[in-house]
Amino acid sequence: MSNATSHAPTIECDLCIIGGGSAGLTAAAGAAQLGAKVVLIESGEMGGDCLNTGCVPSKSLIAAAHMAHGFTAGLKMGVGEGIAPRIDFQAVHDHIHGVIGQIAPHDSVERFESLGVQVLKERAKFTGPDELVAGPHTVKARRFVVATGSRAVVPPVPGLREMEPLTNETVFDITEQPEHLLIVGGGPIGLEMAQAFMRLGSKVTVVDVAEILPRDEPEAATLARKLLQDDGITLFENAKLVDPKRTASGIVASVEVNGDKHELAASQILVAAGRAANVNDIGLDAAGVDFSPKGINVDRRLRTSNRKIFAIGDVAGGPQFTHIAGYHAGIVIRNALFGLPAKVDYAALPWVTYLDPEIAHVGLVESEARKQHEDVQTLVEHFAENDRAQTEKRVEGFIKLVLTNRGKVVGATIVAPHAGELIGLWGLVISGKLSLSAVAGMIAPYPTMAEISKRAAGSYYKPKLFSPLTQNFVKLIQRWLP
Ligand SMILES: Cc1cc2nc3c(=O)[nH]c(=O)nc-3n(C[C@H](O)[C@H](O)[C@H](O)COP(=O)(O)OP(=O)(O)OC[C@H]3O[C@@H](n4cnc5c(N)ncnc54)[C@H](O)[C@@H]3O)c2cc1C
Ligand SMILES: NC(=O)c1ccc[n+]([C@@H]2O[C@H](COP(=O)([O-])OP(=O)(O)OC[C@H]3O[C@@H](n4cnc5c(N)ncnc54)[C@H](O)[C@@H]3O)[C@@H](O)[C@H]2O)c1
Repeated sequence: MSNATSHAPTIECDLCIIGGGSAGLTAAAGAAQLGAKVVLIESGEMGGDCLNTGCVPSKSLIAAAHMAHGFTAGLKMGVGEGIAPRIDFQAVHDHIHGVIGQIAPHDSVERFESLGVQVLKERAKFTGPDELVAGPHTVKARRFVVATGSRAVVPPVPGLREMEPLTNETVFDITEQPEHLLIVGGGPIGLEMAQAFMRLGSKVTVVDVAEILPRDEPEAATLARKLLQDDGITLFENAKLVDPKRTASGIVASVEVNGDKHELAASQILVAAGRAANVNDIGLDAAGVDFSPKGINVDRRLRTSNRKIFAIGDVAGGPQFTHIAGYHAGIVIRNALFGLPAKVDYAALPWVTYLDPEIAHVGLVESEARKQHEDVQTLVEHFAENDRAQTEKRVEGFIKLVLTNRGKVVGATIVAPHAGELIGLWGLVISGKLSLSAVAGMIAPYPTMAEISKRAAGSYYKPKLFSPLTQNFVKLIQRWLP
């Protein structure tokens, strides 16, 4: 990367994208293949958080943890008595980085250049409303897209920052198993890491200032809490981390809960307490783009206060997921290349927390639905009634559907192994405005966990279908039928 001030010829293009993470890469690939002249500027690793320090390494770690857990999970079925997994943490590390290496070519400079994108490995900064500098280059574009992402926040706990805690940027680089990992934050990152490290043999303590998983249905959070604690994770909620220190023998800290003080001794500390948008030092003021620490202010077309500049992905201050980054890219392409007024619609937004069992959700949770609709109804079915769940000994989860008083589905939660794969059906029901009868009437293969969706949909019609009125009607028809 060069620090030289601008001397190279000015580059002119249709679309200039800052940031080569999930959002920027999807926008660049789409725009270039549609024939636009695209410049993509990335100062770090191509692929951004998702590939290098987010989804891919975390799910690879979780996959290793799942294998380790299989040794004890099998005992319930008479498999594995006396066998314990031996964890080679250096090999787990190598597995994680091997997966990143497998996927990396898809996000590489070479691939994007082959699609016709001009990639600048520089740090970009706006110098005006339609111009930026990137190393020695000046770039002028018809439209810009800011896709600079987010980074881990270190909360303002005195002494915490000075300890240089692990974050998502460093935790996947460790090659030795932490003996006792203290995790600050019980959101998706904190809990996914808590369960994975615990299953790989570390002792784990999680401290959260509030309750875990606040965006999910409370029933899902309650179940997750119980299962994590049953697994052996120590969970402090509505708790305050006080006076963390690094000593010769490791980390010491106190946790205050309900006026009680608990002393902790851990070997490593990981911060997973939320994200800050990357809005500083990119010249947003010079570009006339309004922003706050939460992110760049955008309208539903993802336009900023400078109509030639869009913001997408984590930096746009909304939901922070890789699939949203990709969705945003599609909206911006329609706006910036075709001049279409495409707008974001989060009515069928899914998210999954990759615990075991997974917590998958789409649309509104019940409490949100009650704010937006009158007479909300819910349908709940438990996997204890599902034959496949019984054979797998995985009966702990459930499905919960949230409906309007007219039976329109506005939200769904599934807690089960692979619930992330099961929730897609309900995303389609919400986005396609399908009726419950479409799901109730489908033929679901037996025995599958997916049958629970048909059962939940069918339960909506049960009271009417099996009512005395229908029974009398059937009796009447039977008299007349030949
Ligand atoms: C541990 C973890 C696990 C996660 N798991 C999941 C998951 O399972 N599923 C899911 O959907 N989401 C998950 N996420 C969230 C997901 O990773 C993000 O929502 C997604 O990566 C955001 O993509 P982005 O392109 O907006 O930002 P980023 O991926 O952060 O990309 C931004 C890029 O911009 C570059 N950049 C910044 N400033 C400049 C500049 N001035 N000039 C040039 N380049 C610049 C950065 O170097 C970076 O590469 C996870 C996140 C973490 C941290
Ligand atoms: N499976 C997935 O899709 C997935 C996985 C990981 C991350 N992500 C994305 O990354 C984003 C960030 O995840 P995250 O878990 O870091 O953030 P988060 O905001 O979801 O959760 C942070 C947690 O930290 C707690 N917290 C804040 N300050 C604290 C303090 N001082 N002490 C103790 N606890 C504190 C909060 O109460 C909250 O529960 C998520 O919102 C999500 O969009 C997605």
